Amino acid sequence: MGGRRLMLVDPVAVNYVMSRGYDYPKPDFVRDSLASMAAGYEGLLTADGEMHRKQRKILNQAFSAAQVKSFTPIFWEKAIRLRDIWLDFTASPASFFTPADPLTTPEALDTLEDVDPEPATTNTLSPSALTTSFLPNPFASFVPSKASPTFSTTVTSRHAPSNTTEPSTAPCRLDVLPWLARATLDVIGAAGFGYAFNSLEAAAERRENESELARAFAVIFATARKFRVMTVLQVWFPVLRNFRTENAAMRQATATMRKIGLELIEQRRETVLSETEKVAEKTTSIEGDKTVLGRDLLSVLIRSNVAEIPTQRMSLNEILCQISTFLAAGHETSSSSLTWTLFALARNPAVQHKLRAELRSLSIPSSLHSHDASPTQSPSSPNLEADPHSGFFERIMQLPYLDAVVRESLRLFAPITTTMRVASADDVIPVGLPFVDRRGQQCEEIRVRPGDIISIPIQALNKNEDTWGVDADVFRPERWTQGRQDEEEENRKGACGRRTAVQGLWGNMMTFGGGNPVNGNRSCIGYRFALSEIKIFLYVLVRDLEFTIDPAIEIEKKVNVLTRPCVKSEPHRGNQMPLYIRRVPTDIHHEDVYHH
Ligand code: HEM
Repeated sequence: MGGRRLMLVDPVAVNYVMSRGYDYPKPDFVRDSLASMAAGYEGLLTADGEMHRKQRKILNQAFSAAQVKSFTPIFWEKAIRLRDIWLDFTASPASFFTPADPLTTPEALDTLEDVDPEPATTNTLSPSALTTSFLPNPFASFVPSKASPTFSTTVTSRHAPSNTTEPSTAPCRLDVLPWLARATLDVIGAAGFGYAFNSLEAAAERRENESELARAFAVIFATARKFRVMTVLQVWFPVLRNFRTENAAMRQATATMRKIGLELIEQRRETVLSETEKVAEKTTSIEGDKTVLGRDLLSVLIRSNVAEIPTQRMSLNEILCQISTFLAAGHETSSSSLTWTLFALARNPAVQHKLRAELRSLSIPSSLHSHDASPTQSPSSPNLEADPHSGFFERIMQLPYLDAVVRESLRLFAPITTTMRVASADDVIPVGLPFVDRRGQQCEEIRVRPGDIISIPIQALNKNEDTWGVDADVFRPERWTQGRQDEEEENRKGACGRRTAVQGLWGNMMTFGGGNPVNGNRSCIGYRFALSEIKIFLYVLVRDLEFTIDPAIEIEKKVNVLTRPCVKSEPHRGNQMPLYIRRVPTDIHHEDVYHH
């Protein structure tokens, strides 16, 4: 229809485009779709040009390595809670295998299949309405996924298996996807904004009264994710974008998000402002005042609203947009990645065994051993210095095999499989290797015109055999440990002296995007946050639980912004990742095996 599309796989060309974020911005239709999830065009995901540059500079403070370290106790607390819920499930296999929940009977499933997730006529969605083929929804309160007919119906205790229940080693089938999504939603709420979604707790207690913000998000996500022919037509015919409709539920959800955002800002404003004043007075004070400026996301946002220098100031609207942007960008990406990692481990028992051995070789400090381990600091004022366990958390981050597993999983299961850019002017894109065009002519560059849409196939690049070798599509964490440095160096140059790997933000991959601070850095600002969260969750979950999968089940990737799993033979059940979990008894020998 007259549009031109370019899909780049040449690493030199990919690097060229991705490192010029402002010359090659996101196309309007991509921004529109992101804006519908992130409540507007003034958040970091959707802002462009100078507004983006300013925001990125301000927000970087909240994602520095030191700041992210201070969130580790929050990651730990949520991971422990999830582990305990799952351990409780494994302790009650009888209830697990009793199909007591009416929602999971075949009749109930049929009823559910008829439920339309479109919230057009309702202001609030019933939880079951959200558990449909579109939504593996953490917001959807606790309704067992249609794929988990064996959910326990017992109310679980807060602790690991009690002494009265003989711990079972029989595996239980569990859809891990919504559980992980809930855990990561709780994490980003607490770490980013000191907001308690309590979505894990609500699920564990089978309550439906989740937080107001979670319900509002459910509506927004349900609408944003729904596939509509109109959305596709709007990509090709921009004039149709003037006919966007917003239903009443969506309007109310957006208003709720705004209201809660304002409340969060109000609650924290006083502390932040008094901190700022104290620090300003410090220059004149004689006593060494220990006040330091909070660098957590909400504090950074609030301070920017009162900044006097325009290049450091964000409007109230920009701040409110960031809250929804970070909630949207920061939770399902991590949970998708954790879900796929558990899947990869379930499919590769030897890797899982080796990983568990490494994890168990690092003992948990006795002060953290309690099942009720709670964060050592308040989410609202994370402070690295105050955390007595930061050394332990740091050692988790450095575990080599855990690192290799995470890298390999983010390579093969990139949560964001493709990104898009649009050429804003005539340009010539260099390539690493000449190519032959459709007229049979050899080309050493690619000429683009304004408006040309460029796709960057992140996942395909991650499986490029030129870069990763003939086993590019095999899950093999060892590729990151054996002679990793040499391999990376080799990739950079390639056998014939050309660059075969992309220069992404992380690990010769575009999994977290790429960018250049001068020409536009659109890479993932939360990558340290995500890596740290993923590693802590894996450390806690894989130490004590074994994950397996029914070999007869074929899992497929379904992509709708993010990559989500589906069971091929059960498309009507929507997104799910049914795994079998089993408690792994402590095994001293296990640890020895790793050391040898
Ligand atoms: C495994 C987890 C994650 C993956 C794979 C991931 C991936 C990405 C990618 C590929 C981009 C660039 C998109 C593009 O250029 O089109 C991006 C941007 C972004 N990510 Fe992430 N992300 C993850 C986790 C997070 C987390 C935890 C947060 C926040 C706490 C976050 C916040 C953002 C934001 C705000 C942007 C926009 C940055 C900008 O345009 O300046 N992400 N992410």
